[in-house]
This record gives sequence, C-alpha cells and structure tokens, in this order.
Amino acid sequence: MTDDGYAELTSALRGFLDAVATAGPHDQVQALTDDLRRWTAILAESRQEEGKRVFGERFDLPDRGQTLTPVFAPQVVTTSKVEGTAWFGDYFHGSNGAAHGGTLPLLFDEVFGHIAVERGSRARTAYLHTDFRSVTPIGVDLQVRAWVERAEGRKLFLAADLRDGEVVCAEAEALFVLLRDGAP
Ligand SMILES: CCCCCCCCCCCCCCCC(=O)SCCNC(=O)CCNC(=O)[C@H](O)C(C)(C)COP(=O)(O)OP(=O)(O)OC[C@H]1O[C@@H](n2cnc3c(N)ncnc32)[C@H](O)[C@@H]1OP(=O)(O)O
Repeated sequence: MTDDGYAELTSALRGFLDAVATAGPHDQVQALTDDLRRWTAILAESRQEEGKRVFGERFDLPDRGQTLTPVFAPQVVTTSKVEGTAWFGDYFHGSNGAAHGGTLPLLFDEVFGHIAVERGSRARTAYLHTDFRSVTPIGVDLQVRAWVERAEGRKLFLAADLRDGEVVCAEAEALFVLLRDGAP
C-alpha cells in the first residue's frame, strides 16, 4: 500500500459519515456547512477524469479508497471464491439497529466484483437478487463469502451469503456478464 495518506483519509471520511449519521441537532451546523463548502471548492479544482481518480480506483487501498460500500476486508480471493469480513458503520443504518436493505446488494456487488477482477475479466452485473434472512446488525464484524456457481460462455453465475456468526443475515445470487471486446 502506498502511504500517501489516502488510506487514512478514507478511514476519516467513513468516521465522519458515521458521526453525521448519529448526530443530533448541533449549534455548529453552519460552521460545518461552511467547512464542507470550502473543501468542496478546493477539491473541485483538482477534478479528474475516470481512471485518474483515487475514490474507488486505488486497488492498493482498503475498499479501493471509496466509502460508497460498507467496509469489506477480503481474506481469501481466488477465481472461484472470495471470503472476508464486512462491517456496516452507522452511515448504513436503516432503522431499529439494522442496516438499510439497499446496502446489502451494494456489499454483495462489491464482493462479487472481486471474483470478476481476479479472473481478469471486464464484467458487469446483469442481475443481483438478495434474500434478507435476518436483520443485518450495525457495527459488528460479519462474515461474507461469495463463489462461482457455474460459468456458461460469457455468463458467470454467482452466489453469496452474509453471516453474523451462525446467523444468516442475507443471501444473494447474481449474473455477471463478461463484456465483449470493445464494449464501453
Ligand atoms: C489488486 C486487486 C484488487 C482487487 C480489488 C477488486 C475490487 C473490485 C470490485 C469492483 C466491484 C464493482 C462491481 C460492480 C459491477 C457493477 O455493478 S457493473 C454496473 C451495473 N451493471 C450494469 O450497468 C450493466 C448494464 N447492462 C449491460 O451493460 C448489458 O446488459 C450487459 C449486462 C453487459 C450484457 O450485455 P451484452 O454484453 O451485450 O450481453 P447480451 O448479449 O445482452 O447477454 C449475454 C447473455 O447474458 C444474458 N443476460 C444478459 N442480461 C441478463 C439478465 N438481466 N438476466 C438474465 N440473463 C441476462 C443474455 O440472455 C445472454 O445469454 P445467452 O444468450 O448468451 O445465453
């Protein structure tokens, strides 16, 4: 990992989003808004085209340097399976201590993507089906795994599950289609 500060920035940004998500009314809200607008203007001056950005494009950083998805730390990545831990911060909270339902397919898409990347394939998600088996807790280390069910030509049929210990939180099935040469 290149120690250029971006891993720490990603971590700080996640912490900030979690703090925003859990904060009550605050008397410094205008100061915070002003600070955010100041940094937005500074960063806008260094806007880059896709392929030259950090966010989501730095494979040497945790979570590719992005905060869009819940934290995913892979432990095993092969061309046929991926296993690791997932962690949903407060930013991903839906209600009653459970993760927002839409954030689970978000995690699964990211996890499936590791298999596609490991296969050296340019692929896109054609469909992703999620079954919500039990509420997904916030702020807990969860176990996630995904695997290839079968491959048919350009089609890669994938499955995954997310567990809190013995409890299955969610399961997913997806079709990734390998892109034709020259596809955008
Ligand atoms: C150092 C290393 C660190 C590694 C660290 C890596 C981390 C890396 C993480 C990255 C994580 C990001 C991973 C996100 C991945 C996205 O989320 S991609 C964005 C979401 N998906 C999209 O936008 C896709 C939009 N759709 C499309 O572009 C096109 O429809 C597709 C899916 C590419 C397919 O188009 P196509 O290539 O023209 O293929 P087409 O001929 O239509 O279909 C091919 C076959 O698939 C079937 N098919 C297509 N769509 C469907 C469908 N929806 N249902 C059923 N069958 C279908 C067709 O029927 C056909 O079947 P056969 O006739 O061959 O039997």
